Amino acid sequence: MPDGTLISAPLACCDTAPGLLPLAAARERLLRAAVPVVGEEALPPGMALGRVLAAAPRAALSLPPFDQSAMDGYALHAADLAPGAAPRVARRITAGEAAGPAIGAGEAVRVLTGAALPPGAAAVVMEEHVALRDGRVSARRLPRPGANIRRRGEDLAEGDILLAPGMRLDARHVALLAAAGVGTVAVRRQVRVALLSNGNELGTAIRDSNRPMLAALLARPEVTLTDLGVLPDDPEALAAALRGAAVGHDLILASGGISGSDADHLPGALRAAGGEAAVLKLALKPGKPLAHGRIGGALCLFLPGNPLAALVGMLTLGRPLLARLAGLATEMGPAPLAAVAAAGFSRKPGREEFLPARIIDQDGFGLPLLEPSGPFGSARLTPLAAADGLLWLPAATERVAPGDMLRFHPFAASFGLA
Ligand SMILES: Nc1nc2c(c(=O)[nH]1)N[C@H]1C(S)=C(S)[C@@H](COP(=O)(O)OP(=O)(O)OC[C@H]3O[C@@H](n4cnc5c(N)ncnc54)[C@H](O)[C@@H]3O)O[C@H]1N2
Ligand code: MOO
Repeated sequence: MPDGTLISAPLACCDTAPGLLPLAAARERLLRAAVPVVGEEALPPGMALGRVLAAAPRAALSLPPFDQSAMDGYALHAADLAPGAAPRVARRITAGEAAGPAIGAGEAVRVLTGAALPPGAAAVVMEEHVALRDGRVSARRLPRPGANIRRRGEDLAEGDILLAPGMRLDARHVALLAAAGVGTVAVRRQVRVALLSNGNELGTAIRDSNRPMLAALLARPEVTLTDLGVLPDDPEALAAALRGAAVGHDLILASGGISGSDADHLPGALRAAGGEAAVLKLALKPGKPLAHGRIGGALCLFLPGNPLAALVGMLTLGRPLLARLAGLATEMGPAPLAAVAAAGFSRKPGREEFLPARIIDQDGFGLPLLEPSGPFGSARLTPLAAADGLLWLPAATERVAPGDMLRFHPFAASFGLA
């Protein structure tokens, strides 16, 4: 039996069909029930790629760690930064060597990029700008004091906070941590997700496509996945599986078996297993039915069975929920792009919509020109595979005219797909 009673908040927007919950309200509701997982691991930066920082790492070294040359050239004393000076080349320092004694007036030191500068080095003149005669250097172009010197600590000082908790580590952060001499970083433990598909039909001529799709979306560094396989439309088997998954998981993710027919048992099984379940009807196309709840320490998100609806539910609700559980500072993905409708079409208003669309060209401003990538149908996968992203339409839209501005979520940028 569907349980709409938990939709208690009045619907804020007149654009939405009566009785349906706007997507933003559903997201808020899911996030309200979620807190970041507790527990951390200490990992070397190179092993922590994609993980979420649990604490702010501090620099173990200043950067640069000592005054160093930014160029291949000659370090000069302040007294030799004058026309006519021709200091004698006293020695040579390469990157990694000790700086040695101070430079005196009348002395130049041959330095390579990254070399430690001896005390008394007032500037480095690039090798292209000098003439070398009898072991003496004369600058054709005199450097200004401080030229071509990277000062100790100019980028950051030892003890500085490098990155904020809640950030996901990418290649840039790994470089910064490595340079700053950070041995290990504290990252949140992975979110433990159990994944299942529900439906007696799955595995016959109807293949389970949602589970591989969702598993692919969950193949991320901050997630560890348990695949529970396909479960039949059997309330007892479902309840037993949910009870088992309640231990050792933070999220149980499922698709199918929620919309309320006499063959849809998942929310009922969750209650029978001792959990709580709410069945929602969203003002979202595709993806009207959705169920959520909890059992033990695990939150539950049950997506609709139709493949496109499962994908849209995962991208718009599952991803923000996972971001919250993983401890990311923000649940929002990258901002969508502005795009332009290449063709017009009509639609039934009342539900906001995500429509697979492809970029067919660019307009005069370089904005993508979009068209739906095939006939719409929440069970159709071919328009989805041919799309570059999802075009979004507000609930109130009845007609899209050629040239209309649209909001577009490219798969790669907005959802990390592809
Ligand atoms: N009388 C009504 N019928 C339906 C409604 C409704 O409001 N009233 N809503 C429709 C919408 S919209 C959707 S979406 C589906 C959602 O239903 P369920 O989540 O209960 O999903 P099922 O009935 O189990 O399956 C629907 C459809 O999807 C196929 N499916 C299911 N799981 C998978 C999978 N893992 N891989 C591939 N395909 C899957 C399944 O075979 C069905 O064809 O309900 C509509 N009906
Ligand atoms: O809205 Mo149903 O979720 O597939 O089309």
